[in-house]
Amino acid sequence: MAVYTDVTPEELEAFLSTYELGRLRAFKGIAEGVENSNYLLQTEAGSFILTLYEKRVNPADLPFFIGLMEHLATRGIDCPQPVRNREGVALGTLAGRPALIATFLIGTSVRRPSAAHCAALGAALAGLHKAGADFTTQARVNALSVAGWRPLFEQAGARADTVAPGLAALIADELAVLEPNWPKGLPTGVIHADLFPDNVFFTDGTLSGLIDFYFACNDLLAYDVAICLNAWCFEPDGAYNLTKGRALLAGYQAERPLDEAEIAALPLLARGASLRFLLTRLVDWLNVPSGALVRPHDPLEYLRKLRFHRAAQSPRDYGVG
Ligand SMILES: Nc1ncnc2c1ncn2[C@@H]1O[C@H](COP(=O)(O)OP(=O)(O)O)[C@@H](O)[C@H]1O
Ligand SMILES: N[C@@H](CCOP(=O)(O)O)C(=O)O
Repeated sequence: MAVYTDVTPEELEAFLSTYELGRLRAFKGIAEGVENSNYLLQTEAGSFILTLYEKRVNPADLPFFIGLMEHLATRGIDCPQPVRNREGVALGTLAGRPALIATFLIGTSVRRPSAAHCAALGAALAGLHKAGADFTTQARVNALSVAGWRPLFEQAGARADTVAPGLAALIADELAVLEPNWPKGLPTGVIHADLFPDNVFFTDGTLSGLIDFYFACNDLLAYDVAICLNAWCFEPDGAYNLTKGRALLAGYQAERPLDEAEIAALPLLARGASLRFLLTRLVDWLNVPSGALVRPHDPLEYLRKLRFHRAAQSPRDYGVG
């Protein structure tokens, strides 16, 4: 359960009294997620999600996330909408943390995505990229792109080999390859940057909503595709599922064709994406805050994916080109 910050009913009732949401009926910490503290609220006005922003979220970025979710909704993307209080302000402070109430999205995430789910995800990702194209009032640099990886390694490197022998050397080798070769000049725009299966809702088999925009930023669009290939197209035994990869990429390209340079860069982007999640998971694995209710994600899942990418020869190994 990701609850780092406890909220008392009294604190929550006082916070809610500044909104037009009626009285609090019930609330509980949410069992999924690792980044922020999330609570499901039931008020007289319905169900809502309360998020208290934790460690990785820079409060200065919150207006970007809020503005983006509002913008995407105007472009037809089904995503949580920030709820504003009586003074028209979305962002507040609760239990000492920046806090936001957002609308509750109906639907369930899939644990074992099928090729059809991957195709739908690919189309939704392209739709998100197109909808974000005219979100130009604010911008956010990706703090977890290639320039952010070495600082993560410096936090975790000394203890990396306690998680897997040889891991520190392997990460150092990867940085030595990826830092000087990271693609430049590819199409950029707003990316989600964490569109894992747990952040995508389906209703009756149809993709019905996207959540968790708190890594969203301006970066290479194809890097978002690479993140999704990692998150959606590997099997639990570590094998890349080419059928799912093809489906995801075809779904994406039906909405937004990748250009030649993006396709050529895909193997390197996928390799970088796997290193990014290996590193954040490693840091989290080694630094679980005492008293937090959270189950950290397994960094070694991304070590296995990284090994696949190191051996991949061409975009065809991913299902395109
Ligand atoms: N707007 C929402 N509607 C419905 N459920 C939500 C919503 N936001 C979050 N959740 C639930 O809370 C869980 C954790 O949210 P998430 O944003 O992924 O957390 P984190 O910020 O820790 O990554 C999700 O997996 C989902 O079950
Ligand atoms: N998706 C990331 C971490 C964030 O996960 P979330 O469940 O809180 O959305 C990972 O898997 O490492």
